[in-house]
Amino acid sequence: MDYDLLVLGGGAAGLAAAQAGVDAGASVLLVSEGELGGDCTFTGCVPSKTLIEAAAAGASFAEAMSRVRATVARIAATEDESVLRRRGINVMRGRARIVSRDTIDVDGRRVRGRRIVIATGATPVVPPLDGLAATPYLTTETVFDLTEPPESLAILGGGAVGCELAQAFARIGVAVSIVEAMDRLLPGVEPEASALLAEIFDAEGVAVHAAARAHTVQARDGQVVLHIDSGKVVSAQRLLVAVGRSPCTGGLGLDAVGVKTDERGFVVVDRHMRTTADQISAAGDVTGLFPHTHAAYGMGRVAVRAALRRRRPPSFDATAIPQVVFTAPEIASVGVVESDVADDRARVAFLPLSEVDRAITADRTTGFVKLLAGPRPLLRNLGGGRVLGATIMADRAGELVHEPALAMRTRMFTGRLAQTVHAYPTWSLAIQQATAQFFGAYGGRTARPAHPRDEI
Ligand SMILES: Cc1cc2nc3c(=O)[nH]c(=O)nc-3n(C[C@H](O)[C@H](O)[C@H](O)COP(=O)(O)OP(=O)(O)OC[C@H]3O[C@@H](n4cnc5c(N)ncnc54)[C@H](O)[C@@H]3O)c2cc1C
Ligand SMILES: NC(=O)c1ccc[n+]([C@@H]2O[C@H](COP(=O)([O-])OP(=O)(O)OC[C@H]3O[C@@H](n4cnc5c(N)ncnc54)[C@H](O)[C@@H]3O)[C@@H](O)[C@H]2O)c1
Repeated sequence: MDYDLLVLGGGAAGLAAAQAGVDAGASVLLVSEGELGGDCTFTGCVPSKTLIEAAAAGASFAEAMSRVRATVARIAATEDESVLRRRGINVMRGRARIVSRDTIDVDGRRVRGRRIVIATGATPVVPPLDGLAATPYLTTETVFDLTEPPESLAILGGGAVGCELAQAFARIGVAVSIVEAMDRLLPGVEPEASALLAEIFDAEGVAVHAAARAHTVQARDGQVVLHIDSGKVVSAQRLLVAVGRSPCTGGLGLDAVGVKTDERGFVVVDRHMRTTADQISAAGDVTGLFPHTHAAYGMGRVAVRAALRRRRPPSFDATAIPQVVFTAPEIASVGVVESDVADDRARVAFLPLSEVDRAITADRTTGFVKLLAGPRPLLRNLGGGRVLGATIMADRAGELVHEPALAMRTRMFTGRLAQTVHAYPTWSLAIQQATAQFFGAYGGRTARPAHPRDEI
């Protein structure tokens, strides 16, 4: 054998897997076709968050894009080939194909390894729109390469990419419209957050077309024209397609070695990140499990530790992993949303930021804290039980969400959060104020029964 571990893909999942292998004393080869750092560093989190911060600070398009390039380069330098080699990770650049359960082919070179981790990520979905193949369009793989700001930008898809980039581009002076097939922006988050975000977008001049499924697109007179089911037409100088991601499994040779994929093409794994083929695991976006960088890191580590350890292998559990949409205000969530609560004894505490002193002092009162808690039979359900989920919409929601995430991770009762004295006047005090609602009226508000799925 050439190596103990072969890792295919140098994004967040692959980097974490390779490091976990070295930490466990294994000899590791990381094979990557794209740049080390993957989507997050080059076309995802890093450029998008830099653009968002620059736009919020009032930068021009040119300044914002120059900051994007500098930041990507700075972060890429922390995980380049020389850094990885110093950490004991061998790196081979090229496109990998799995030949058998212990052999891969990298552009004609054969390499053998005892275990393989597939971490090849995902790319933007190309939707089946009539005329799209003949129309120039941007995706997240090209939008950060723009050298001139478009006068106007139509964004297909009002998910995380669509909403974050819509606001950032609008703030640097681009006329933005979003076309979203579902009846609201960010269909996966609590509806209260979608509704507030739509109001904010309206005030900031972003045109939102919800319940609008585009079926045809045309390039006409220097404009891209989207035709929507309702008969409506949306046109703009440029089009950004942001309707989700599909897994990178083409040409990997999965069928031949017995690695199953699901109906959308994502690699099927068990909770130890093992695929249906012995000795082959998978991690990150290619599994479709929780398409975020921090989860990709977690999956990469679990995949390797479980593969190398026979007794009590670790599992990947996404229950208490938070996610954040970096709009202003941010929308952060962990656990379930109200419509997915299964227990009809669950209750909901809701606190608008207009009742949170720090938000009032900052004059940033658009937003809320929503906490879902299970029952607490020992207190005859008069107190709150364990935290089932939380959604926070606030300037710093991405920081606030970790308190409920920790509560979920440690199976803490809401009473602990309510009893923990929070400093005045912090944004986090909103968490304590909201949990107090599970124990009686607080500030005139009391937790109400949740509406489980069937009742909505
Ligand atoms: C615009 C945008 C913003 C985002 N913002 C956030 C955010 O704020 N926070 C967050 O948590 N997540 C964010 N995400 C999601 C995050 O970027 C991804 O979840 C994460 O990067 C996935 O990592 P990965 O390792 O699974 O895949 P990738 O990073 O895609 O890495 C896969 C690597 O495998 C390589 N590869 C593919 N096929 C082969 C092959 N056959 N042989 C060898 N190599 C191969 C690819 O070239 C690539 O380098 C964002 C995504 C986008 C698009
Ligand atoms: N802050 C973050 O963590 C962050 C930021 C950006 C992206 N991401 C990740 O990147 C991935 C891609 O994001 P995304 O926004 O492209 O996908 P998404 O799945 O989040 O949203 C896609 C949206 O497009 C809509 N849509 C699909 N087909 C359509 C059509 N034909 N017409 C109109 N609307 C249509 C969907 O209803 C959905 O709301 C996601 O997995 C996301 O988690 C994460």
